[in-house]
Amino acid sequence: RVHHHKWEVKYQFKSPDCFQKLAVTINGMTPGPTIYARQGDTVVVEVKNSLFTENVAIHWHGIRQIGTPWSDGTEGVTQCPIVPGDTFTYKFVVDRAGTYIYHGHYGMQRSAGLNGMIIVSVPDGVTEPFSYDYDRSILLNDWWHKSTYEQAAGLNSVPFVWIGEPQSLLINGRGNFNCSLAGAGVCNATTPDCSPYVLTMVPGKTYRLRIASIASLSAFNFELEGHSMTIVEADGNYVEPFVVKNLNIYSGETYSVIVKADQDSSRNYWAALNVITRKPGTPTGLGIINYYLNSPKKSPPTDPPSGPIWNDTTYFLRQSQAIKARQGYVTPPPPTSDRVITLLNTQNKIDGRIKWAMNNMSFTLPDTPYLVSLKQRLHHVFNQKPAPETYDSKNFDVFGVAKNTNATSGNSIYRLKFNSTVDIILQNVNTMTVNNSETHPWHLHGHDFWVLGYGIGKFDPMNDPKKYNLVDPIMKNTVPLHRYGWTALRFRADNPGVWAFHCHIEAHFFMGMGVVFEEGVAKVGRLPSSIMGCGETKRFLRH
Ligand SMILES: O=C1O[C@H]([C@@H](O)CO)C(O)=C1O
Repeated sequence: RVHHHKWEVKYQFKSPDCFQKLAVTINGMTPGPTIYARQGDTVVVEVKNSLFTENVAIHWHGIRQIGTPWSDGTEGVTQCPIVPGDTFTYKFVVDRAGTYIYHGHYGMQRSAGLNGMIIVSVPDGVTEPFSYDYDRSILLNDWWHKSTYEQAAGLNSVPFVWIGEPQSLLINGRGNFNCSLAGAGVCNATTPDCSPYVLTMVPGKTYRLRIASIASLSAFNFELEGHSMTIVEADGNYVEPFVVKNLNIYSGETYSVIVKADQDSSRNYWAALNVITRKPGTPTGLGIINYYLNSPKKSPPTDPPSGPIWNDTTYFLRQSQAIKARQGYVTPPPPTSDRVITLLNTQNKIDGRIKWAMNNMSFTLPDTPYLVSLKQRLHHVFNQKPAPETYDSKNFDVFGVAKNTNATSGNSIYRLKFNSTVDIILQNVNTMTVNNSETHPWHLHGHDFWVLGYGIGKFDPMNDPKKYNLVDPIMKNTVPLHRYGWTALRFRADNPGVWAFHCHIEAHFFMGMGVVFEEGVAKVGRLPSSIMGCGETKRFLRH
C-alpha cells in the first residue's frame, strides 16, 4: 500500500503552553499529523515550504531508508534544503513495525514545532509478543518562548548566548505556563491550545502507550502516578519486558510500554514529566490520567510525582543497562568488529564561541550535500582528510575541566568499508564548567546499532570490551551517553549512503556535535535531481 500525504509547512501563532509564539506548523498543526502505516508500505510526503524566508528539510527518524538514502531529509548530508515556495517529495518504505518520529533537520526548526510521530503496525496475520486493548501515543517535548531564530543567532554570537532551560514541558503539544510570569507577550490561561493532555482509561483495560521524546535539550523522566509500566519496545525493536515505576527517556528515543488501568477508578491520576540530568529550571509537565466516568477536568487529589533526583546517574545508568532484546527476537551482533572509532565529546571554544567537538573537530555542514559530492566525486567541496579516529586518552582527565586544546571546525567524514562491522566508543567528559558533565543522546541515521555496554569514567580498551553484551543486546537508533560515562555501540555498514551520527540536542548539533559516515556510496542508485540545486550540485542541473 502507498500512503500519500500533502503537507504545507508554515509559521502560525500557537499557544501550546498558553503563551503565544510563532511556531513552525504542518497543515496548521504542531505536533504535525501522525503518519500511520503498515510494515512494508510506502509513504509519500509532498512537503511544500511556505515559510517565505527559511529553508526546510524533514528527517524520518528511525526509518533506515534502505535504497532511498536521498529521502533521509538531512540537509547538507543527503539533500539540498527545500527553498521557500518549493515542494519536495519524500518517498520511502517503512520496512519494520514500531514507533518512530519525524522532525525538521534544517537549522533549529524541530525546536520551533516541526515534529510528529510515525506509527508502523505489524503486517496482517502477524501478532506482536504482547497484548493490549488500546494503542495510544504520547509525544514529549520541551518548549521555549524565544524564537528559534533568536536562539540560533545567540549560539553563533560573540559573546555566546545560551538558550537556557525551557519555559515549559509539553505532553502531546500541551503545557501550562504560569501566565502571571509572562511579562511582555500574549498569555491566555484559558485558551484550549493549552488545556492539559488527557489520557482516558477504562478500568480493567490494558493500554499500549507509545512514548517518544522530541525534546530539544531536556532528558525526561515520565511517570504515570500510581501505575507501573512494562517496557516492551524501544526504537522499533522488541524489548525483553521489564517493569519500571517511571521511564527515563532521552531526546530521539521511542518506547512502547504496557499499562493496566488497575487503580482506584473513582479518581484521576497525574501523568508527570520531569527534567533529569540537567539541574531543572522548568516546572513539571502535567497531563491527566482520566479513569472513565470521572470528569477529565477532575484534578487528582494528590501531589504530582516530582521524578528522581536530577543527577542520580546510577539510576539512569541502571535503566539503560536493563534494556535487552526480547527473547525470540534477538539479532546477535557480529562477535568482533573490523574498526573501532573512539569519539571524545568535548565542549570547546573556537574563535570566541562555545562549540562541541568530537576528537577536537567541531562539525560544520558543507554547502554541497555529501551524498551528491561523494557520488559525483566532487573532491574539493569538503575536507578529504579522514575525520580523527581517536583521541589522546592516556593524557586526558575525563573528570577535569576541559582544557580546550587545538579544537578546530571541520567537515571531514568517516568512510566505512561496505559491509564492515564498526564499533563506536562514545566518551563523555567534564564540560568547560567545573564539576559539570552533560548527558548526550546520540542518534544514528540509516541504521540500528547494537548497544554493547555503558560505563562511568574513562573507557578501558583492555577490560571494558570483555564486559560487552554480545548475547542479547538491544538494537536502537538513539542512545544516551551518560554524564562522565562511555557508551559502546556496534553496527554493520551495510546501507549504501551517507549518514549523520549526532547528538540529538538541537543546540548541540548546531554547535558542531556530530559526525558523518559514508558507506557503499558507489552502490547508491541514480540520485534524484530534486535533492540538488545548492552549492556545487547546480552543475548537474544544467542540461
Ligand atoms: O552547550 C551548552 O552550553 C551551555 C553551557 O555549558 C555554557 O553556557 C550548556 O548548558 C550547554 O549544554
